[in-house]
Amino acid sequence: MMNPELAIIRIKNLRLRTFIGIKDEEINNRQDVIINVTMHYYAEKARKTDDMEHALNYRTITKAIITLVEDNRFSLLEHLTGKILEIASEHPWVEYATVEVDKPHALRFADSVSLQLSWQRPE
Ligand SMILES: Nc1nc2c(c(=O)[nH]1)N=C([C@H](O)[C@@H](O)COP(=O)(O)OP(=O)(O)OP(=O)(O)O)CN2
Repeated sequence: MMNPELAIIRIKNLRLRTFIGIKDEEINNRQDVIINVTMHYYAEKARKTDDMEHALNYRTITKAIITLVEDNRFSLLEHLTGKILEIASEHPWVEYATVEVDKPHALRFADSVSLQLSWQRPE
């Protein structure tokens, strides 16, 4: 049974533009990416105190992701997703994190293509 104090934070469809890809067009022009992040942490103190001090601040994490994505260039989704996962799993309270990055305009005949990476804190 899942622990009732284990909170799940979901940052949903964070829409940013960055340089991602290996084609000349992708190297020379920003394109849309859609980012979904899920983080698990034990939120009992935050729930009981209603005090931001005891919460895993999703705004802080989101701002760090925005800075990473908008201020850098990436060739592969694997690298971009991995760097975002480093941010999502950095805080010591995070027990589990998963990140999925979509490139909605990457494939001519597909709605989107995405890559997902996950991390679990070692026991
Ligand atoms: N773990 C939690 N983290 C945060 C919570 C929360 O309830 N639990 N709440 C907040 C803020 O209330 C957030 O919901 C709104 O923050 P803000 O409007 O500053 O977010 P923006 O992305 O709109 O920030 P801008 O600077 O206005 O762009 C934060 N964390």
